[in-house]
This record gives sequence, C-alpha cells and structure tokens, in this order.
Amino acid sequence: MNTRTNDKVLVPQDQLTALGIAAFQNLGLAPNAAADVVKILVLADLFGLSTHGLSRIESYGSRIQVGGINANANITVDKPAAGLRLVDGDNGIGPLVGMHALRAAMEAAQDCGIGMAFARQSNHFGPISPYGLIAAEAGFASIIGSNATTTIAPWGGTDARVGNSPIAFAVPNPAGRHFLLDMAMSVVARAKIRNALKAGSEIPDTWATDASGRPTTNPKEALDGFLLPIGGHKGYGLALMVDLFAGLLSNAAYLTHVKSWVDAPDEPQNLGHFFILIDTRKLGSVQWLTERMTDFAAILHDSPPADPARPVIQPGEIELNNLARQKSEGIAIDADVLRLLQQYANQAAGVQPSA
Ligand SMILES: NC(=O)c1ccc[n+]([C@@H]2O[C@H](COP(=O)([O-])OP(=O)(O)OC[C@H]3O[C@@H](n4cnc5c(N)ncnc54)[C@H](O)[C@@H]3O)[C@@H](O)[C@H]2O)c1
Ligand SMILES: O=C(O)C[C@H](O)C(=O)O
Repeated sequence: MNTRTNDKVLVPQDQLTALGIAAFQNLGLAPNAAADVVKILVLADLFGLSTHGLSRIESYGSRIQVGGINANANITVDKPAAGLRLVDGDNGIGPLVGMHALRAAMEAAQDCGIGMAFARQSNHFGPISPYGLIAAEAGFASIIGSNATTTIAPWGGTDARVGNSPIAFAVPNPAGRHFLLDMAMSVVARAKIRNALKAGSEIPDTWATDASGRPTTNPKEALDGFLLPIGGHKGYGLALMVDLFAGLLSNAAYLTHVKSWVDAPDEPQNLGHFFILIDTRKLGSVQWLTERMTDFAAILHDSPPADPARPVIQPGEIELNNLARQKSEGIAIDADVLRLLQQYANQAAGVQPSA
C-alpha cells in the first residue's frame, strides 16, 4: 500500500477486495454474500463514487451490530410470470439483495428478451451504476431504481416526505464505452453535504434548504432541512415515479413508510428496488450495437466545447475513466475507511460469522 496524501491511500483492487470480504465476513456475512456486497462497493470506489463505496461499511456495519440489518438473510426469488421476478430480501444488506435482484432480472431477460425484478425488504443498496456496468458487460441495457430515506419536501411543502430515490439508465457499447447515467433526484446526494460538513466547507445555496424551507449554504442546516429536487416540480415528479416503481409496486415501504437508516439504524428500512433489463442480443448483432453506440458518442464528442479545457462527454465517462485509471494505479481510499475495514477484518466484531 502506498500513501498518496494525508488522508487518501492507494490500495490495489485485489487487496481492497480481499480486505472488504474479510471485514464483511466478520460482520456475519457468508463468504459469497460478502463477495457480492464488496463487488458493488469496490466498483463504486473504482468509479470514484467514494461516498457510496466501501465507506458505507460504517453505516452497514453498525446497523448489523444493532440488529437493523440481517447479516444472515434468506433471500428468496418468486417467479409469478415468465419475465417477472419478485425478490424478498429478508432485511438483508442492500447490495446483496441488489445482486440477487440483478441476477434474477438478467435470467428473466435471457428467457424473454426483457426481464424485470422487484425487490422488497431491502436496505440502502449503494450506488446504481455498478449494477448497470455488470449488466452492460453481459450485454443488457438496464433501467434500475431504488427508493430511499425521505430527505426532500414535496414540491411546495416543508417537511421531508419524498426519498432522494436514485435511477440509472445503462446501454452497453460492446467496445467498452458504455452509456451509464446514474443520478439521484436531488441536485446533489446527501452524502456530498455530509462531506462538506466534515470538511468544514459551505455548500451552494441551490443544493438544499434549512428546516423552514429557506435555501442555505450551511451544511449542518441543510442536513437538518431538505434536499432540493433537480428541475423543481419535474424532479419532484420523477422522484415519486421512482418510488412508485421501487417502493409501492415492489410491495416495499414507500414515502414516509421507509425507515431512515440515520434516525432508526436498528430498524429494517424495508426499501425497494426495481431492475428492468433488456437483452440487446435479441435486438441485433454485437457489431450493430457497437457501431451505433460508437456513433452516438461521437456525435456528442464532436460538439465544440464552450471551454476548450472541458470537452463534451457522455454520462458514465468520468466513472469509466476513473475505473480504468484506478484499476492500474490502485484505488484511492480514505485512510479512515481503510482503518475501519482493517479493524473489522482483524477482529470478530461481536457478531457470530456464519458458516
Ligand atoms: N442508494 C441510494 O439511496 C442513493 C441515493 C442517492 C444517490 N445515490 C448514488 O449516489 C451517486 C451520486 O449521485 P449524483 O446524482 O450525485 O451523481 P452525479 O451528479 O455526480 O452524476 C450524475 C450523472 O451525470 C453524469 N455526469 C457528470 N458530469 C457530467 C458531464 N459533465 N457531462 C455528462 N454527464 C455527466 C455522471 O456520469 C452520472 O451518470 C449515484 O451513484 C447514485 O446512485 C444512491
Ligand atoms: O445516504 C443516503 O442517505 C442516501 C443516499 O445514498 C445519498 O447519499 O443521498
């Protein structure tokens, strides 16, 4: 391991993965389950989405320890129709439930061309683009969403009744430059405001309001208040649609029925997710898709940039560039996060590891 700055450490992907798996196993997860969770969180870190990567061991680990997440979840998959799967997460750790739902939707899409999985009884499942990448690498286009703890006021309201529910769209380019749009419904994810508070910096007044609904630059006031939705009433409407699919239709909790992992860490969240997958090989050949996706990106890249130092990119490029760089030079991980992973990996954490 190679220290780069005072608070970031570069760790090779395989070492970080092994450390993460050991840590989650000591929190009581079976080896395969720990490997699924770490696959999503390490991909998040490779993408540069460190707010949603292995740093989440802090909240996931403490929630397992206080009984809020079931480390030994018995996740089940029902098949009510050829292209449909219903996943019950048994209050398992979110990325594990997410991986089960992703695999179930991929299997359904292989059979039917299009497959959909709804997951219920889940918890915070990390960022979405890692699931989109796994699907894209297997040839599937995807639309994936999750509901979330309520942090947004209904448009015109003054209390938190709407989740900052993320949605992601991914279309594979078999040559490797997949389109990956992964976005929360707020102007920024709440984790970025938590980071500003930690760093002692102000936030733009377009990110959030204080508890009385007034825009604020103070991250503490923002965390006590509400996130602002993207595009005003339109982002509000989109957030509700994601919750209708991820929460209401999946038979999970929705809106204020979702438990907050911050305020009630010892209670199951009963979050829901949805995964819609399309097998692109049923639409045309690999060459057909590669040519069209490459042309699609080229049309965008050819736009003369307003600032020559900032060429036009398509969604997902920042993350895929980070992934390529960090795969070769190592993953930049917060020293605090690394320490916590090492603590969990080196000592039994008070929860009996499963067989
Ligand atoms: N599980 C949850 O409850 C939850 C809730 C909220 C957010 N999240 C996760 O948080 C992460 C961050 O979300 P966010 O909304 O802050 O993301 P963001 O604003 O950083 O990026 C959103 C999208 O815009 C693209 N993008 C960024 N700059 C671009 C540019 N100049 N040109 C073209 N495209 C560009 C990115 O590739 C990405 O696909 C996501 O991974 C999301 O899934 C998870
Ligand atoms: O962490 C959360 O509370 C939800 C989401 O991941 C976010 O960052 O807003």
